[in-house]
Amino acid sequence: MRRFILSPSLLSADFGNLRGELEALEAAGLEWVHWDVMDGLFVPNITFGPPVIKALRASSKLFFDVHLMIDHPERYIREFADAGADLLCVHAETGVHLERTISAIREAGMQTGLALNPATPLNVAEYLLPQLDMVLVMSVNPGFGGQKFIPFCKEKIAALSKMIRERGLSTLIQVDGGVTLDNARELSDLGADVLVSGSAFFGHPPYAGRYQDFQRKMES
Ligand SMILES: O=C(CO)[C@H](O)[C@H](O)COP(=O)(O)O
Ligand SMILES: [Co+2]
Repeated sequence: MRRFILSPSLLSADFGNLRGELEALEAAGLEWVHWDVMDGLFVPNITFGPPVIKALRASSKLFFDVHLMIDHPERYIREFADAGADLLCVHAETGVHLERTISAIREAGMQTGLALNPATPLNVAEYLLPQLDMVLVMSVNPGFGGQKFIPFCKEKIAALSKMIRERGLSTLIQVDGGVTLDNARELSDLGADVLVSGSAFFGHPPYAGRYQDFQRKMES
């Protein structure tokens, strides 16, 4: 079985009970949780920011995988580090000085991630790959949960996987958007290491059972 991490997206969780949701994920055996931070500018939606993440950090041992969908993310690196983010992922489309931003994330003590919108070519990530712990391949246009997987992203995952292997790197590939039980195994076979799932996870309690459903797909 390939290495497989499931990172449930809180975008589809109960915002009125985030502490309870984090506890339930941990009790169900999950190790990662995906925070979708949206600013109403880079994407049309608005969610939560560093104060909410900070308020919940002390009560959770989960790996906080933070997906920033905000303009000029370099302004907030220190705040997210202080809030307790373990990995900070910025969008390639939000900055012209990406190397500086990625270096600043590393210097702030967090793991580094670069997210690419579906139409953004892979070569944007090429020279940064040695500095990246993870590349996030968006498989929907960011902003909302519950959208359909965009089929051409499969080709992109396979090409990124080849690029990482050819360079002898261990950069993780995360796939985010429209991930379901039906496509999880195929995405893993194409090279995805971390699958984000919002609507296909939170809509189907109990979480331990849903996590097992994903794990079984990887074993079959
Ligand atoms: O980044 C995101 C949206 O911008 C979310 O992580 C993603 O859409 C997860 O939701 P779903 O699994 O329902 O597609
Ligand atoms: Co996301």
